[in-house]
Amino acid sequence: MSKVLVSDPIDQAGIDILSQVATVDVKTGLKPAELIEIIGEYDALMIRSGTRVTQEIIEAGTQLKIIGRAGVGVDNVDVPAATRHGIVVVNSPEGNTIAAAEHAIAMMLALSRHIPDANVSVKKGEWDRKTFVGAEVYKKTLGIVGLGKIGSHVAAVAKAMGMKLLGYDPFISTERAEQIGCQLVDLDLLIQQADYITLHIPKTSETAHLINAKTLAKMKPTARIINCARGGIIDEAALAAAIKEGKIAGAALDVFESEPLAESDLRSIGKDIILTPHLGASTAEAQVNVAIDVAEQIRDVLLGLPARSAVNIPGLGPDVLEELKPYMQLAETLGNLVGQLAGGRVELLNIRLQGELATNKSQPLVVASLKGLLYQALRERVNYVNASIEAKERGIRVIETRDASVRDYAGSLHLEATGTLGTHCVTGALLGDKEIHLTDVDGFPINVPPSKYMLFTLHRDMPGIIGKLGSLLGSFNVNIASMQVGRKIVRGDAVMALSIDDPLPEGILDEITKVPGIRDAYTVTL
Ligand SMILES: NC(=O)c1ccc[n+]([C@@H]2O[C@H](COP(=O)([O-])OP(=O)(O)OC[C@H]3O[C@@H](n4cnc5c(N)ncnc54)[C@H](O)[C@@H]3O)[C@@H](O)[C@H]2O)c1
Ligand SMILES: O=C(O)CC[C@@H](O)C(=O)O
Repeated sequence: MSKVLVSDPIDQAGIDILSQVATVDVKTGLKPAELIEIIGEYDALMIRSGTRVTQEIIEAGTQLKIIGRAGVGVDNVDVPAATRHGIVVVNSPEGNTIAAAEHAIAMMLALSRHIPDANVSVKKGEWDRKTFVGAEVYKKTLGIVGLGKIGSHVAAVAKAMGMKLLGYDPFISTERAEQIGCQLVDLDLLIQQADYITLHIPKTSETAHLINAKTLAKMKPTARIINCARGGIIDEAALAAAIKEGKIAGAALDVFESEPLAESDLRSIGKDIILTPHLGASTAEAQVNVAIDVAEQIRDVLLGLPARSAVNIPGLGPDVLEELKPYMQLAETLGNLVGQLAGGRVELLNIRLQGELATNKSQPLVVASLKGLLYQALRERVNYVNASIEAKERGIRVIETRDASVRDYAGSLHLEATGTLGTHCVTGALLGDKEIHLTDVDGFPINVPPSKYMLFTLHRDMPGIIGKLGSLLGSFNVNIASMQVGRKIVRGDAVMALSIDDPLPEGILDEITKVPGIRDAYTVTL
C-alpha cells in the first residue's frame, strides 16, 4: 500500500480520501532535517503553506510521485526540482478563492472603521468614540492589482458596495476588465488615484517589492493598502515608514516577507495597521474544499490516473485532459511501439496530428508520445512531468506537424522515429472513441489492436511464408493470438503483425530472419 505524509494541518475530509488508497501519516511541525530523514518512505506529500519543500527534501524523497499543495500558491515548493525528478505538483486553484477575497474585503472594512483596535479598547473597559472615527468605502476608488480569480471576486463585492474600480493586470484584456466592472489602467495611475489598493498577484521576480518607497510616495495620504496575496510584494520597512510619516493612511496585511512574522516595525504601528497570521484561506469551507480537491488528485495519481490541476504538466488542464485522455493513451502506445521498432538511440521524433486531431492542442500528445518512447529506457521513472525534459537531455528532437486532410479515421496520430539504426513509423487511431488500433506500420496498412507481446516482420508477400513462420513459432512453443498481413501490392513487400501470448524466447528472432522471404523481424512489449 502507498504511504502519504501530511505535514501541515489538513481537514479530515482530505485524510479520509487519502486513506482509501494509502496509509496516511499526519506529522505537522517537522523541522527540515526531520522531514528529510523520513520523506524517503513516502509516495506522496500533502502540505499547506507551512512546509517548505526544498530541493534537498525532493532529492531525499526517492519514492515521491506527487506533492499536493492544499491551496493556490506553490511558492513554498521547488517546482523545477520536482519536475526534474518526475514528481507531479498539484494545487487547488479555486478551493479558497472566496475565502481569500472575503478576507481582503474584511480587512478593508476593518481598517476603515478601526474595528480591531476599537474592540480591544471596549474589552479593556474604555468607551472611546473619538479615536475610532472611520471612513466609508462607498463611492471611493478601489485599485485592484491582479484581476484573476480572487481579484475578480473582490471586484464584484466592492462594486456592490458602491466603489469605483480601477484594475491593473498586464495579462488580461480590456474586455475581461470591463466584464469585471474595472477600468484597466497602468500601475502608476492606479497608485495615484486609488483610495484603497488591494493586491491579488503571485509573488514573482517582477512583483517582488512592487510596492516600495517610490510607489508609496505617489499614493494619496488618505490611501490604505491591503495585501492578502503574498509577502514580499510590499517592502515592509518602506511601508512601516510611510505610515509612520503619514505618507499613507494605513495598511492591512495577511502575508509577510518572512512567516511567522518576526521582530518588525509593523507591530509598533497602532490602529492604522492590521496584521493577521496568513488567514486568507482559513475558513472551514475553504479548508474542506482544498483538502478534498488535493486529496482526490493525490489518490488519482497513486492509482495511476492523471491529476486535474498539475502545475508542472504543461497544457494539461482538466478540460484538455477530459477531451484528450483516450488519445494520450494512443500517443503513449505508439511512442513505445515506434521506439522499440527503431531500436538504438532515437534522435528525431516526428509527430503528425491527423484528421480532427489536427485542430487539437498538441502539447499533451507530444508529452505522451515522448513518455511512451522513453519507457523502454526509463521505465516508471518517466512520466508526464519529466518526459519533455528527459527527451531534451537525451538530444531527441521533436517535430510536430498537422494534416487535417487525412480522413481514414476521425482522428489519427502518426509517429516517425529516426535513430542510429534507421527510421520506422506507426499510425494509430481510436475505434468507437476508445479502442486503440494500429492502422499502419512502416507505411503498410493494417488494422490490429495492440497487445502486450507483438511480433512484426517485414517480408515478401509470397505463398507459404505465413505457414513457415507459424511452424517456427510453434516449435518454440509460442502461441499466436492473432495475425494480420498488410501489403500495398500483391506479391510485393508486406508487414505481418502478430499478437503472441508470451514474450519471444531468446534467439528466435535470428531464426525468423533466416526464413526465406523474411527480411526483418521485430519483437515488442507494450
Ligand atoms: N492569503 C491567503 O491565504 C491566500 C489564499 C489564496 C490565494 N492567495 C494568493 O493570492 C494571489 C492571487 O490568487 P488567485 O487565485 O487570484 O490567482 P490567479 O492566478 O487567478 O490571479 C492572479 C492574477 O495576477 C495577474 N498577474 C500576474 N503577474 C502580475 C503582475 N506583475 N502585475 C499585475 N498582475 C499580475 C495574473 O494575470 C492573474 O490575473 C496568489 O498570490 C495566491 O497565492 C493567498
Ligand atoms: O494554506 C494556507 O492556509 C494558505 C493558502 C494560501 O496562501 C494559498 O496560496 O492558497
